[in-house]
Amino acid sequence: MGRLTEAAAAGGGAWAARSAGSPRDLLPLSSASPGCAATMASSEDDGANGGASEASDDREATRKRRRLGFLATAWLTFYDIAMTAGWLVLAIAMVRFYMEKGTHRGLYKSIQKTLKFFQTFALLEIVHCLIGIVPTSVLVTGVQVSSRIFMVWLITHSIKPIQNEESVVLFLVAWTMTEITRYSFYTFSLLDHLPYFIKWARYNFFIILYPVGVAGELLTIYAALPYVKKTGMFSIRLPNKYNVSFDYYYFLLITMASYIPLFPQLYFHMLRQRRKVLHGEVIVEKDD
Ligand SMILES: CCCCCCCCCCCCC[C@@H](O)CC(=O)SCCNC(=O)CCNC(=O)[C@H](O)C(C)(C)COP(=O)(O)OP(=O)(O)OC[C@H]1O[C@@H](n2cnc3c(N)ncnc32)[C@H](O)[C@@H]1OP(=O)(O)O
Repeated sequence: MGRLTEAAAAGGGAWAARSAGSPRDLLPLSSASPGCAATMASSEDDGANGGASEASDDREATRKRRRLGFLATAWLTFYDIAMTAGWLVLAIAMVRFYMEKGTHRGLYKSIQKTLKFFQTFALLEIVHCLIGIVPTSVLVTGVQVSSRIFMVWLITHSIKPIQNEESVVLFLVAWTMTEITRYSFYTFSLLDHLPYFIKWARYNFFIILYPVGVAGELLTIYAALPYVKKTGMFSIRLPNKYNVSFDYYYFLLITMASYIPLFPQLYFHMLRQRRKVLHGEVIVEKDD
C-alpha cells in the first residue's frame, strides 16, 4: 500500500527492535514492509476470545511499559490525560453553544482558542515518534498532524469569511469525537485498564469519522478558494528582489488534490490496525 504504510511498518519494526531485543519482538506486526510479502494469520472475533486474549494483552502492556521507562510513561500519561481533557472541554463547549444559540454561526469563534491550543499541542506527537517513545511512523503522524495544523492556522484562522461554513462544523465534530476516543484509549492503555468499549470505539468510529472529517476539510478549503483568489493572500508576485513567486490559490488546489493519494493510505492503515487489534490478525512478514 505504498510509502506511508511501508514507513508505518518500518516504524513499528524499528520500535520493536529498539525497545526489546527478543526475536519475537523483532517481528514487525504491521503490514507490508519493503521487501516483504505479508500474509494474514490467526483471527479471533471481537472480544469473543475473552480470558486468554485479555491475559496476553495485559502481559503485552506490562512488557511495553517496562520497555518505555518511567519518565516516558509519566510524560505520555500526562500528555494523554491533558489532551483527552482538552478535547472534552471542546466537545462540551460546542454542545453548550449549539443548545444556547440554536445555530452553528459563531461556533468556531467561540471555541477557536481551545481548538488552536490543543491541536497545536498535537505537534508533540511528531516529536514522540522522532524520539522513539511511541512506535508510530513519523510519516503517518506527520501527514495527519500537519494537515490539521494547516486547516486550523492557514485556513480557518486566516480566512474569517469561511468560519461560519457548515463544513467547519463537520470537521470539528469529526476531530473532537476522534480525539476524545483516541487519547482516552492511549490513557487507559498506559494505565492498564482499557475498557473494551473504548478500544472498540477507537477502531470503529474512524470508519465514519475519517470520511466525514475529510469531507469537512475539503469543503472548507473549497469555500476558501474565491476569497483567496480575490485577495491574493499569502501569495508572492513577480517581480520581486528574490525572483520567486508563490500562489496560495494554486497551493490550495494542489493540497486538495493531495488528499486523493494520501487519505486512502491513512484510512487503510487504520483498517489494518483495526483488524490487528480487534480481530487479533497477525501479519506475518516473509523475507523474499
Ligand atoms: C502543509 C499542508 C499539508 C497538507 C497535507 C494534506 C494531506 C491530506 C491527507 C490527510 C487527511 C487527514 C484528514 C484528517 O485530518 C481528518 C480526520 O482526522 S477526521 C477524524 C477521524 N480521524 C481519525 O480517526 C484519525 C485517526 N488517526 C490516528 O489514529 C493517528 O493519527 C494515526 C497516526 C493515523 C495512528 O497511527 P497508528 O495506528 O500507527 O498509531 P496508534 O495510535 O495505534 O499508535 C501506535 C502505538 O503507539 C502507541 N501510542 C501512540 N501515541 C501514543 C500516546 N500519545 N500515548 C501512549 N501511547 C501512544 C499506541 O498505544 C500504540 O501502541 P500499541 O501498538 O502497542 O498498542
